[in-house]
Amino acid sequence: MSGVNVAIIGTGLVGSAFVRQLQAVQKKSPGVFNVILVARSKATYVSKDYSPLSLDSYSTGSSDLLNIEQIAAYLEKSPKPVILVDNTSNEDWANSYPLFLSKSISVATPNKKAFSSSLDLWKKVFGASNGPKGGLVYHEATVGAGLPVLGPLNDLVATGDEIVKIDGIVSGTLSYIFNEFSTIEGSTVKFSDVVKKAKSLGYTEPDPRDDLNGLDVARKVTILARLSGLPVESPTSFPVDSLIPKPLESAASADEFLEKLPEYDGELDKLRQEAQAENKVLRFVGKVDIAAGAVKVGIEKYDASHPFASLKGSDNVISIQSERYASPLIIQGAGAGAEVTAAGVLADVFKIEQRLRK
Ligand SMILES: NC(=O)C1=CN([C@@H]2O[C@H](COP(=O)(O)OP(=O)(O)OC[C@H]3O[C@@H](n4cnc5c(N)ncnc54)[C@H](OP(=O)(O)O)[C@@H]3O)[C@@H](O)[C@H]2O)C=CC1
Ligand SMILES: N[C@@H](CC=O)C(=O)O
Ligand code: NA
Repeated sequence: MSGVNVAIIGTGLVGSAFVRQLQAVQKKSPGVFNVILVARSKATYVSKDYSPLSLDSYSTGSSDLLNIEQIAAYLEKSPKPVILVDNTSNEDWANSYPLFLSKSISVATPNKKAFSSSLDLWKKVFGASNGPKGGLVYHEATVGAGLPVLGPLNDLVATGDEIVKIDGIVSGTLSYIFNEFSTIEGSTVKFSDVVKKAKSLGYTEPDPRDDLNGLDVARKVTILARLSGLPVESPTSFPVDSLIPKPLESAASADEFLEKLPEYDGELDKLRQEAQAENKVLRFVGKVDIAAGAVKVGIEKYDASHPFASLKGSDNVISIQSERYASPLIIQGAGAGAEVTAAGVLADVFKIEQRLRK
């Protein structure tokens, strides 16, 4: 039997880019990737007889609202192997991966929750995948979006290399903010103005506090640490610097937060001046030191000559230092955005299909 069946959960920014890219692939290679289910938060479009849905017109057909268990039961009966593509950031979906994997359903996802929440969930996900009827699980886009970070890291570990350290700028939003705020040339722009500009350019979450609290970086660093062999308990089990001034944590809305943020510009300006006096710049980084068992997320100073100092736009950069390689492996490029993230997920779908091919 050729081809696989695909179930797409979430058609938001990343999900709709994924659908467009998959349509282009379907035109080139018909019959390989057959979409049998598309779900949004309030509607599920299902092919009752498992024949492929058209990605041009699936949303004009009838829809029900199936829950996760109903979707699992439907996919389990598929006559072809199934890949579940979770393009949400939903916790319930993340918690359900062990259920799908234990039914031979494979998972490809940019959703960080299953891999960066409790260590117990991580163990359940990979335990189910390695179990007797285990599906495959790929999540390259959870760190650095489509940039190849987790694939190479997994290859190093699988071939017996020891990871020594990983340092990275892994938030597109915070990369942009610090690349503008702290430059080798000596930028004098106010922190609050850069945050507002990042928001107006669509680089931040709707509420910028969701970027500035450091949790997204902490989740990505948790994934990097665990894959390197450090069993980090959760993304809140190590020090994470928040860029939200304490009194503004309780601001009622994003607008109120942005209005009051200028009152706190002084603190970061002082840090920037200290860095400038040493000919350094500030960057918001995640750090994993495997030997020391230490993980942290926060502001660091870098020399003008360091690769992190000359980063541009909202690029990510990840430096992996291992025993085998004398100098660190540096991976750099666009680490956020719907198109590159969707491409990372689609590449994982390709890998799963190749491994499932009989
Ligand atoms: N944007 C980026 O640069 C990157 C994003 N990611 C990750 O990609 C994922 C998607 O992000 P993005 O596309 O921006 O998010 P969006 O908020 O734009 O889209 C989320 C989608 O998920 C759907 N959804 C939410 N809950 C459920 C549910 N319970 N059942 C079914 N569908 C549901 C929403 O449905 P509805 O349409 O009905 O609202 C929506 O279609 C996130 O996990 C994000 O962290 C990872 C790397 C980079
Ligand atoms: N908000 C994130 C997007 C992907 O995870 C980022 O800024 O990198
Ligand atoms: Na990646």
